[in-house]
Amino acid sequence: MTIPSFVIGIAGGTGAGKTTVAREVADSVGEAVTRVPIDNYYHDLSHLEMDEREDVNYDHPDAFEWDLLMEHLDALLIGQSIEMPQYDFTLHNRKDETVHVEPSDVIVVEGIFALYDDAVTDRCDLKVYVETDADVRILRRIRRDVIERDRDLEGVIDQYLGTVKPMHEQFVAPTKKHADIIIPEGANQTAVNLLTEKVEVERSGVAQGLASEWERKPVEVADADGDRTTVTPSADEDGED
Ligand SMILES: Nc1ncnc2c1ncn2[C@@H]1O[C@H](COP(=O)(O)OP(=O)(O)O)[C@@H](O)[C@H]1O
Ligand SMILES: O=c1ccn([C@@H]2O[C@H](COP(=O)(O)O)[C@@H](O)[C@H]2O)c(=O)[nH]1
Repeated sequence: MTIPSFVIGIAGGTGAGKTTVAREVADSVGEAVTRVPIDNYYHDLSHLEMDEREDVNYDHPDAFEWDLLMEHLDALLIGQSIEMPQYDFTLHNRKDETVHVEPSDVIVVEGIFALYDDAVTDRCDLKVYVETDADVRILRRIRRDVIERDRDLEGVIDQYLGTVKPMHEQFVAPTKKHADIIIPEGANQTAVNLLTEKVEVERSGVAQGLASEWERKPVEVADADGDRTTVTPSADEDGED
């Protein structure tokens, strides 16, 4: 890969279709795309019992380990691989295993809070908000949570009314104003095709070391002692794809 990478942030409410859009673009473009689902950066809650974990507000920004997400994003941006945590939605907890992720030309950061934190949006070259009506999103979520995440209908409804909806209105929906483009309905094929074309163009620019449409942003990195320094990515640092 060549640095800097082209970074896309994909935000939107639960069930909007963020993961589907990110996955379809990544599948079309291939290995050049690395997906960074922010869900993988929910705090490790191993110290809590299952019934305590069921009561956590997973739709508040404090539910995430932002420092680790930024550390990993910055590592990818300077061409280093990471050990990405994995999340188990049925257990409301991080899995024991991690996945080794190599840096790549295009990085897609995806999640309800992808456009929430300035540190993340500052690193995004393209900011996308997937907007789908709330009634469609809750219907999609009921189907997904009951079938794939081992939840019962009453629990999904209680969680939606108790935390998901109010947090969406307070924290997620306002991030739409940070978006460069808004995609309606989720995996809408025209939008996915356009996004894929954009990624292909930027990807070939990155591969040729032509960071023409976006600036080379300085990235803060920590050394072995934890001291932080600022590095500005250069296309010359890594001569090979
Ligand atoms: N445009 C669309 N039309 C119909 N169903 C869609 C569309 N986009 C996504 N979905 C479906 O909606 C559900 C939620 O999508 P997902 O990508 O998991 O949402 P999110 O990541 O935003 O929570 C999935 O079952 C997915 O297949
Ligand atoms: O342990 C958990 C962690 C998260 N959630 C819910 O997940 C969604 C975010 O994921 P999407 O793929 O964007 O839907 C969020 O609304 C949390 O409520 C959970 O239920 N349990």
